[in-house]
Amino acid sequence: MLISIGSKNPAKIAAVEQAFQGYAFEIVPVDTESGVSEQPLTDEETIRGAINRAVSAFDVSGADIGIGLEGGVQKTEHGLFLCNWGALRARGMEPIIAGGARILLPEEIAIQLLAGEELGPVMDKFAKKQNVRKKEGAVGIFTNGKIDRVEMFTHVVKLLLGQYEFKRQSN
Ligand SMILES: O=P(O)(O)OP(=O)(O)OP(=O)(O)OC[C@H]1O[C@@H](n2cnc3c(O)ncnc32)[C@H](O)[C@@H]1O
Ligand SMILES: [Mg+2]
Repeated sequence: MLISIGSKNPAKIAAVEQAFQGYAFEIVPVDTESGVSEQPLTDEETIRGAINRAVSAFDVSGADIGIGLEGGVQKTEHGLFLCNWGALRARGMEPIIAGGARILLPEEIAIQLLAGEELGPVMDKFAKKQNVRKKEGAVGIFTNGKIDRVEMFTHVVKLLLGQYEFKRQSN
């Protein structure tokens, strides 16, 4: 099975590799436009980014499945939450969508994002690390390493793959 992912981010690629364990598959990471802002600021925008990536990856690669994974934030009355969304595009079905873990971002992070900063660089500065977004992610930093970005997105890809299998069985 050929699986394309609309990103070259190693954390996202690793999540697809983990979720598809048990399948005979090959992964094709492709650079795709998310079609949304670099820093999505709502669930809706983040979902749109995931769908656009899945569809573009599917279209440009001729793969059996296209996967899109997108991180963003969502304002709530409790504060600004990190949100994560995924989409799966396969022949003959509408894109499948699934949401990932959410955690409240510290106020000092939220203020910078709402001022137009991107979470990637903000996290590197906060954690005094390089490329947090390609490793443990904000979720890893703010959960003291209990869950990192790979594990979080692996859960999302499993939700997508499970829905895909269910739909295939139902047809
Ligand atoms: O290469 P791509 O696939 O674009 O991966 P990315 O790390 O840029 O991640 P997203 O585009 O999905 O996320 C949108 C923005 O939010 C940032 N972001 C999202 N989740 C993050 C996390 O857990 N840690 C650090 N930055 C994160 C990311 O750096 C982007 O600036
Ligand atoms: Mg990005």
